[in-house]
Amino acid sequence: MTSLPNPDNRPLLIGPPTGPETPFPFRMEGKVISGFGRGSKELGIPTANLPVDDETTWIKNIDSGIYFGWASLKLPASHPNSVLYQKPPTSEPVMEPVSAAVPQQRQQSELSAKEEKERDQQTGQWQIYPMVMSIGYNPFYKNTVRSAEVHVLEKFGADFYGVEMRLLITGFIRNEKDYSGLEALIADIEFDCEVARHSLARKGWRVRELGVVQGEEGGLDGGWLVR
Ligand SMILES: Cc1cc2nc3c(=O)[nH]c(=O)nc-3n(C[C@H](O)[C@H](O)[C@H](O)COP(=O)(O)O)c2cc1C
Ligand SMILES: Nc1ncnc2c1ncn2[C@@H]1O[C@H](COP(=O)(O)OP(=O)(O)O)[C@@H](O)[C@H]1O
Repeated sequence: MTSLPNPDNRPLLIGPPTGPETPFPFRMEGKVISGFGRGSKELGIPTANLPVDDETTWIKNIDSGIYFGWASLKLPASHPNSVLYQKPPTSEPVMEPVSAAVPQQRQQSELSAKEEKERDQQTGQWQIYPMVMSIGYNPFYKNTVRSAEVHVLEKFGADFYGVEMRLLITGFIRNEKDYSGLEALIADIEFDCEVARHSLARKGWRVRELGVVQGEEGGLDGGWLVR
Protein backbone atom coordinates (compact mmCIF):
# COMPACT_ATOMS: atom_id res chain seq x y z
CA MET A 1 0.00 0.00 0.00
CA THR A 2 1.06 3.60 -0.55
CA SER A 3 1.30 6.31 2.11
CA LEU A 4 0.75 9.11 -0.43
CA PRO A 5 -2.27 11.43 0.06
CA ASN A 6 -5.22 10.23 -2.01
CA PRO A 7 -7.92 12.92 -1.59
CA ASP A 8 -10.17 11.64 -4.41
CA ASN A 9 -9.99 8.05 -3.20
CA ARG A 10 -8.48 6.95 -6.50
CA PRO A 11 -7.90 3.23 -7.19
CA LEU A 12 -4.29 2.07 -6.89
CA LEU A 13 -4.68 -0.77 -9.38
CA ILE A 14 -5.88 -0.51 -12.99
CA GLY A 15 -7.25 -3.48 -14.93
CA PRO A 16 -7.49 -7.18 -14.02
CA PRO A 17 -4.50 -9.15 -12.60
CA THR A 18 -4.29 -11.19 -15.82
CA GLY A 19 -2.86 -8.26 -17.86
CA PRO A 20 -3.80 -5.42 -20.23
CA GLU A 21 -7.27 -5.43 -21.78
CA THR A 22 -8.21 -4.71 -25.41
CA PRO A 23 -7.29 -2.35 -27.14
CA PHE A 24 -4.04 -2.27 -25.13
CA PRO A 25 -1.10 -2.52 -25.42
CA PHE A 26 -0.21 0.29 -27.85
CA ARG A 27 3.27 0.87 -29.21
CA MET A 28 4.96 4.18 -29.79
CA GLU A 29 8.57 5.06 -30.59
CA GLY A 30 10.81 7.99 -31.47
CA LYS A 31 13.78 10.06 -30.41
CA VAL A 32 13.36 12.14 -27.24
CA ILE A 33 12.79 15.82 -28.08
CA SER A 34 12.62 18.98 -25.92
CA GLY A 35 9.31 20.13 -24.43
CA PHE A 36 8.61 23.44 -22.72
CA GLY A 37 11.22 22.85 -19.99
CA ARG A 38 8.64 22.87 -17.16
CA GLY A 39 8.72 19.19 -16.17
CA SER A 40 11.95 19.31 -14.22
CA LYS A 41 12.14 22.93 -13.29
CA GLU A 42 8.59 23.71 -12.13
CA LEU A 43 7.22 20.32 -11.16
CA GLY A 44 10.33 18.38 -10.14
CA ILE A 45 8.98 15.64 -12.45
CA PRO A 46 10.92 15.51 -15.74
CA THR A 47 9.04 14.28 -18.80
CA ALA A 48 10.67 12.99 -21.97
CA ASN A 49 8.68 14.19 -25.01
CA LEU A 50 8.18 12.14 -28.18
CA PRO A 51 7.13 13.71 -31.48
CA VAL A 52 3.42 13.23 -32.19
CA ASP A 53 3.65 12.76 -35.94
CA ASP A 54 1.60 11.40 -38.83
CA GLU A 55 3.23 7.97 -38.57
CA THR A 56 1.74 7.38 -35.12
CA THR A 57 -1.80 7.07 -36.48
CA TRP A 58 -3.47 5.58 -33.38
CA ILE A 59 -2.52 8.58 -31.27
CA LYS A 60 -4.89 10.83 -33.24
CA ASN A 61 -7.87 8.68 -32.24
CA ILE A 62 -6.90 7.87 -28.67
CA ASP A 63 -8.47 9.87 -25.82
CA SER A 64 -6.27 12.47 -24.21
CA GLY A 65 -5.33 11.42 -20.70
CA ILE A 66 -2.83 9.77 -18.43
CA TYR A 67 -1.52 6.30 -19.36
CA PHE A 68 1.01 3.84 -17.94
CA GLY A 69 3.21 1.02 -19.16
CA TRP A 70 6.81 0.21 -20.04
CA ALA A 71 9.47 2.38 -21.67
CA SER A 72 12.76 1.23 -23.14
CA LEU A 73 15.66 3.58 -23.77
CA LYS A 74 18.65 2.88 -25.97
CA LEU A 75 21.08 4.58 -23.63
CA PRO A 76 24.55 5.20 -25.03
CA ALA A 77 27.47 3.66 -23.17
CA SER A 78 28.51 7.17 -22.07
CA HIS A 79 25.24 7.66 -20.09
CA PRO A 80 25.73 7.08 -16.35
CA ASN A 81 22.63 4.82 -16.22
CA SER A 82 23.83 2.59 -19.06
CA VAL A 83 24.69 -0.97 -18.05
CA LEU A 84 27.78 -0.49 -20.24
CA TYR A 85 28.87 2.72 -18.50
CA GLN A 86 32.44 2.89 -17.29
CA LYS A 87 33.35 5.63 -14.87
CA PRO A 88 35.97 7.97 -16.29
CA PRO A 89 39.30 7.63 -14.50
CA THR A 90 39.68 9.98 -11.52
CA SER A 91 41.63 13.17 -12.03
CA GLU A 92 44.09 12.20 -9.28
CA PRO A 93 47.62 12.31 -10.67
CA VAL A 94 48.97 8.89 -11.59
CA MET A 95 52.70 8.37 -11.51
CA GLU A 96 53.62 7.00 -14.91
CA PRO A 97 56.77 7.17 -16.97
CA VAL A 98 56.53 10.15 -19.36
CA SER A 99 57.13 7.95 -22.42
CA ALA A 100 53.98 5.86 -21.70
CA ALA A 101 51.65 8.75 -20.76
CA VAL A 102 52.11 10.90 -23.88
CA PRO A 103 50.87 8.49 -26.62
CA GLN A 104 47.84 7.58 -24.47
CA GLN A 105 46.75 11.23 -24.26
CA ARG A 106 47.12 11.70 -27.97
CA GLN A 107 44.91 8.64 -28.70
CA GLN A 108 42.00 10.08 -26.65
CA SER A 109 42.04 13.51 -28.29
CA GLU A 110 42.16 11.96 -31.77
CA LEU A 111 38.47 10.99 -31.45
CA SER A 112 36.34 13.94 -32.59
CA ALA A 113 33.04 14.73 -30.83
CA LYS A 114 31.16 13.35 -33.87
CA GLU A 115 33.11 10.08 -33.80
CA GLU A 116 32.51 9.73 -30.08
CA LYS A 117 28.75 10.20 -30.59
CA GLU A 118 28.69 7.60 -33.38
CA ARG A 119 30.63 5.12 -31.26
CA ASP A 120 28.17 5.75 -28.42
CA GLN A 121 25.12 5.10 -30.56
CA GLN A 122 26.57 1.83 -31.82
CA THR A 123 27.24 0.61 -28.32
CA GLY A 124 23.82 1.69 -26.99
CA GLN A 125 21.74 -0.98 -25.33
CA TRP A 126 17.96 -1.06 -24.70
CA GLN A 127 17.00 -0.83 -21.03
CA ILE A 128 13.40 -1.23 -19.82
CA TYR A 129 11.69 0.83 -17.10
CA PRO A 130 8.11 1.37 -15.86
CA MET A 131 6.58 4.69 -16.91
CA VAL A 132 3.59 7.04 -16.67
CA MET A 133 2.69 9.36 -19.52
CA SER A 134 0.39 12.19 -20.48
CA ILE A 135 -1.14 12.51 -23.95
CA GLY A 136 -2.98 15.74 -24.64
CA TYR A 137 -3.00 19.48 -24.15
CA ASN A 138 -2.02 19.85 -20.45
CA PRO A 139 -5.10 21.95 -19.50
CA PHE A 140 -3.21 23.40 -16.52
CA TYR A 141 -0.78 25.00 -18.98
CA LYS A 142 -3.33 25.47 -21.78
CA ASN A 143 -1.06 24.09 -24.52
CA THR A 144 -2.34 24.52 -28.05
CA VAL A 145 -0.51 21.50 -29.49
CA ARG A 146 -1.00 17.87 -28.44
CA SER A 147 2.01 16.34 -26.74
CA ALA A 148 3.12 12.87 -25.60
CA GLU A 149 5.26 13.11 -22.47
CA VAL A 150 6.77 10.26 -20.50
CA HIS A 151 7.96 10.26 -16.90
CA VAL A 152 10.22 7.25 -16.50
CA LEU A 153 10.08 5.70 -13.02
CA GLU A 154 13.82 5.76 -12.48
CA LYS A 155 16.38 8.28 -11.24
CA PHE A 156 18.75 9.29 -14.05
CA GLY A 157 22.24 10.71 -13.59
CA ALA A 158 21.98 12.75 -16.82
CA ASP A 159 19.47 13.86 -19.48
CA PHE A 160 18.81 11.64 -22.51
CA TYR A 161 17.66 14.03 -25.27
CA GLY A 162 18.06 12.48 -28.73
CA VAL A 163 18.00 8.92 -27.36
CA GLU A 164 15.62 6.39 -28.97
CA MET A 165 12.66 5.52 -26.76
CA ARG A 166 10.03 2.81 -27.23
CA LEU A 167 6.78 2.58 -25.31
CA LEU A 168 4.44 -0.30 -24.57
CA ILE A 169 1.36 1.51 -23.29
CA THR A 170 -0.62 -0.95 -21.18
CA GLY A 171 -3.53 1.03 -19.73
CA PHE A 172 -5.42 4.26 -19.06
CA ILE A 173 -5.25 5.87 -15.59
CA ARG A 174 -7.43 9.02 -15.78
CA ASN A 175 -8.46 12.09 -17.78
CA GLU A 176 -6.23 15.19 -17.89
CA LYS A 177 -7.37 17.86 -15.45
CA ASP A 178 -7.01 21.55 -14.81
CA TYR A 179 -5.96 22.50 -11.26
CA SER A 180 -6.23 25.54 -9.02
CA GLY A 181 -2.53 25.23 -8.12
CA LEU A 182 0.70 23.44 -8.96
CA GLU A 183 0.68 21.41 -5.72
CA ALA A 184 -2.56 19.61 -6.65
CA LEU A 185 -1.14 18.74 -10.11
CA ILE A 186 2.05 17.38 -8.54
CA ALA A 187 0.07 15.33 -5.96
CA ASP A 188 -1.99 13.72 -8.75
CA ILE A 189 1.11 12.93 -10.85
CA GLU A 190 2.81 11.38 -7.81
CA PHE A 191 -0.25 9.22 -7.25
CA ASP A 192 -0.21 8.24 -10.97
CA CYS A 193 3.36 6.98 -10.43
CA GLU A 194 2.16 4.80 -7.52
CA VAL A 195 -0.71 3.46 -9.64
CA ALA A 196 1.75 2.49 -12.39
CA ARG A 197 4.22 0.87 -9.96
CA HIS A 198 1.54 -1.21 -8.24
CA SER A 199 -0.34 -2.14 -11.41
CA LEU A 200 2.78 -3.20 -13.33
CA ALA A 201 4.13 -5.26 -10.42
CA ARG A 202 1.41 -7.89 -10.97
CA LYS A 203 2.41 -11.08 -12.77
CA GLY A 204 0.22 -10.51 -15.84
CA TRP A 205 1.67 -7.01 -16.36
CA ARG A 206 5.41 -7.59 -15.92
CA VAL A 207 7.57 -7.88 -19.02
CA ARG A 208 9.26 -11.22 -19.49
CA GLU A 209 12.36 -9.47 -20.89
CA LEU A 210 13.21 -8.19 -17.41
CA GLY A 211 13.64 -11.78 -16.35
CA VAL A 212 11.26 -11.37 -13.40
CA VAL A 213 8.78 -14.03 -14.50
CA GLN A 214 11.24 -16.52 -15.95
CA GLY A 215 10.04 -20.03 -15.40
CA GLU A 216 6.53 -18.77 -14.55
CA GLU A 217 3.42 -18.63 -16.68
CA GLY A 218 2.12 -15.27 -17.91
CA GLY A 219 3.79 -11.90 -18.25
CA LEU A 220 3.81 -9.48 -21.17
CA ASP A 221 5.82 -10.02 -24.34
CA GLY A 222 8.17 -7.03 -24.35
CA GLY A 223 10.34 -8.37 -27.20
CA TRP A 224 9.60 -5.32 -29.34
CA LEU A 225 11.01 -3.08 -26.59
CA VAL A 226 14.50 -4.49 -26.93
CA ARG A 227 14.78 -5.63 -30.57
C1 LIG B 1 1.71 11.25 -15.19
C2 LIG B 1 1.42 12.63 -15.67
C3 LIG B 1 0.19 13.20 -15.42
C4 LIG B 1 -0.11 14.51 -15.85
N1 LIG B 1 -1.34 15.04 -15.61
C5 LIG B 1 -1.63 16.28 -16.04
C6 LIG B 1 -2.94 16.86 -15.84
O1 LIG B 1 -3.84 16.23 -15.29
N2 LIG B 1 -3.15 18.13 -16.28
C7 LIG B 1 -2.17 18.87 -16.90
O2 LIG B 1 -2.42 19.99 -17.26
N3 LIG B 1 -0.94 18.35 -17.12
C8 LIG B 1 -0.65 17.08 -16.72
N4 LIG B 1 0.59 16.53 -16.94
C9 LIG B 1 1.53 17.27 -17.80
C10 LIG B 1 2.44 18.16 -17.04
O3 LIG B 1 1.78 19.37 -16.83
C11 LIG B 1 3.66 18.31 -17.97
O4 LIG B 1 4.44 17.16 -17.85
C12 LIG B 1 4.43 19.54 -17.68
O5 LIG B 1 3.69 20.62 -18.19
C13 LIG B 1 5.81 19.54 -18.30
O6 LIG B 1 5.74 19.75 -19.65
P1 LIG B 1 7.05 19.92 -20.53
O7 LIG B 1 7.88 18.66 -20.39
O8 LIG B 1 6.54 20.11 -21.94
O9 LIG B 1 7.78 21.09 -20.05
C14 LIG B 1 0.90 15.25 -16.52
C15 LIG B 1 2.15 14.68 -16.76
C16 LIG B 1 2.42 13.39 -16.34
C17 LIG B 1 3.78 12.78 -16.61
N1 LIG C 1 12.89 10.08 -14.91
C1 LIG C 1 12.88 10.79 -16.05
N2 LIG C 1 11.84 10.69 -16.90
C2 LIG C 1 11.83 11.43 -18.05
N3 LIG C 1 12.81 12.26 -18.44
C3 LIG C 1 13.90 12.38 -17.64
C4 LIG C 1 13.96 11.65 -16.41
N4 LIG C 1 15.15 11.98 -15.79
C5 LIG C 1 15.78 12.84 -16.60
N5 LIG C 1 15.04 13.09 -17.73
C6 LIG C 1 15.48 14.01 -18.80
O1 LIG C 1 14.79 15.24 -18.59
C7 LIG C 1 14.21 15.69 -19.83
C8 LIG C 1 12.91 16.42 -19.57
O2 LIG C 1 13.08 17.53 -18.72
P1 LIG C 1 11.94 18.63 -18.68
O3 LIG C 1 12.32 19.61 -17.63
O4 LIG C 1 10.60 17.96 -18.56
O5 LIG C 1 12.13 19.38 -20.03
P2 LIG C 1 11.40 19.31 -21.45
O6 LIG C 1 10.38 20.37 -21.41
O7 LIG C 1 12.50 19.53 -22.44
O8 LIG C 1 10.76 17.96 -21.64
C9 LIG C 1 13.99 14.43 -20.64
O9 LIG C 1 13.99 14.69 -22.04
C10 LIG C 1 15.16 13.56 -20.22
O10 LIG C 1 16.29 13.83 -21.04
